[in-house]
Amino acid sequence: MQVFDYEDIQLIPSKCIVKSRSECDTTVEFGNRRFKLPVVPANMATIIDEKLAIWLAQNGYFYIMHRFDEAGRIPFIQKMNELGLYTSISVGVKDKEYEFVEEMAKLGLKPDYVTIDIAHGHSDQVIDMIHHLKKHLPETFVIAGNVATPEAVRELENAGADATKVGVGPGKVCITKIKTGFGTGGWQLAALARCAKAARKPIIADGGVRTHGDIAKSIRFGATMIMIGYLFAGHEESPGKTIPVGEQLFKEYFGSASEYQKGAKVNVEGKKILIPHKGKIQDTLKEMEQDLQSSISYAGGKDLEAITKVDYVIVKNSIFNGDTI
Ligand SMILES: NC(=O)C1=CN([C@@H]2O[C@H](COP(=O)(O)OP(=O)(O)OC[C@H]3O[C@@H](n4cnc5c(N)ncnc54)[C@H](OP(=O)(O)O)[C@@H]3O)[C@@H](O)[C@H]2O)C=CC1
Ligand SMILES: Nc1nc2c(ncn2[C@@H]2O[C@H](COP(=O)(O)O)[C@@H](O)[C@H]2O)c(=O)[nH]1
Repeated sequence: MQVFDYEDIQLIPSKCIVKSRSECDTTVEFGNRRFKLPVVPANMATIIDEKLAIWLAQNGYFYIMHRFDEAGRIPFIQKMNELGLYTSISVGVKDKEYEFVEEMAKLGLKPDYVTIDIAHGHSDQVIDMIHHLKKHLPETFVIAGNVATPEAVRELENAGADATKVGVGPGKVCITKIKTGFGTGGWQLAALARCAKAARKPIIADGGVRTHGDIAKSIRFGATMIMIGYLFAGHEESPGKTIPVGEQLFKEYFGSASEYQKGAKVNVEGKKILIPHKGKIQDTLKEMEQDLQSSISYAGGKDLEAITKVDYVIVKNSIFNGDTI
């Protein structure tokens, strides 16, 4: 099998057909909505909270609320409904999550998007939850993950998932690849390409994006949407705690399977890092949009579709994708 990761690939430019990058359209349709960018901040406690979710929804971006404030999820949906905004939440697969889905249905709450968020998503536990969601909330767009193989994508799609999320172990605060020896760490982009060949529905590429150029590369290899933690961590609006170190301000970014999220040292597969304070998230989103417009122009087109067809070369291979342990 030919393997490669983000830093091993360069996309090859095609003749430009626009006079200005501002002509290039970065919007994407996902579910029955159109969003400004094909990116979504990771559904993690140090990346997204209610305030940021409201801002993202109000400003035309996709968001997925994390699942770690269990009791806060129903009030969150109610608040978004009151504000006339779309709703996008996460669930796990444990028994009480089945009751939670039934409770939403009983209350007449119909989230627009529900993401099943577990580490090893190729499992009957996820398939059962897809069935449960489709039975009780038939209009909801169900995203299921995370998976690493074409077989898993097919199986979750066949179970009723409307999109699958690909990426096991490539994340910045992930230690799955080190602790278990498994995953797509070091070859996330190639894993995405394999999965995309098998997929009949949209794929979210999840984890391992380190630069804005990696967004274009994800689209080239089959992603409709790209989930990103690292590049969105450390902003003024990021929920991670602010920590002063000497003169400089940092913000916490920790894994959902870290002891900091779990409150216990059990099955730990995530770590915590400190990220230098980055300023406002809207500035990063603007820069991402401009960089992606530029990617589209290099692809020789006017929209994201153009990127899906460009040629590429493999320039080298590096298992850690620039990360240290
Ligand atoms: N994308 C990625 O690479 C990874 C992401 N994460 C994130 O960490 C969070 C916690 O994930 P997770 O532990 O799955 O969630 P949960 O703690 O909610 O576990 C979900 C269920 O799956 C079981 N489970 C977890 N891992 C495995 C496994 N390797 N094999 C078999 N069963 C398993 C758990 O049981 P039990 O705990 O008893 O085994 C539990 O029943 C999520 O937000 C997830 O996205 C974590 C690791 C990798
Ligand atoms: N193995 C682990 N993966 C995790 C954990 N918490 C989150 N994640 C995954 O990482 C991505 C974000 O990756 P990034 O490279 O953009 O920072 C996130 O969406 C999850 O899929 C964890 O504790 N362990």
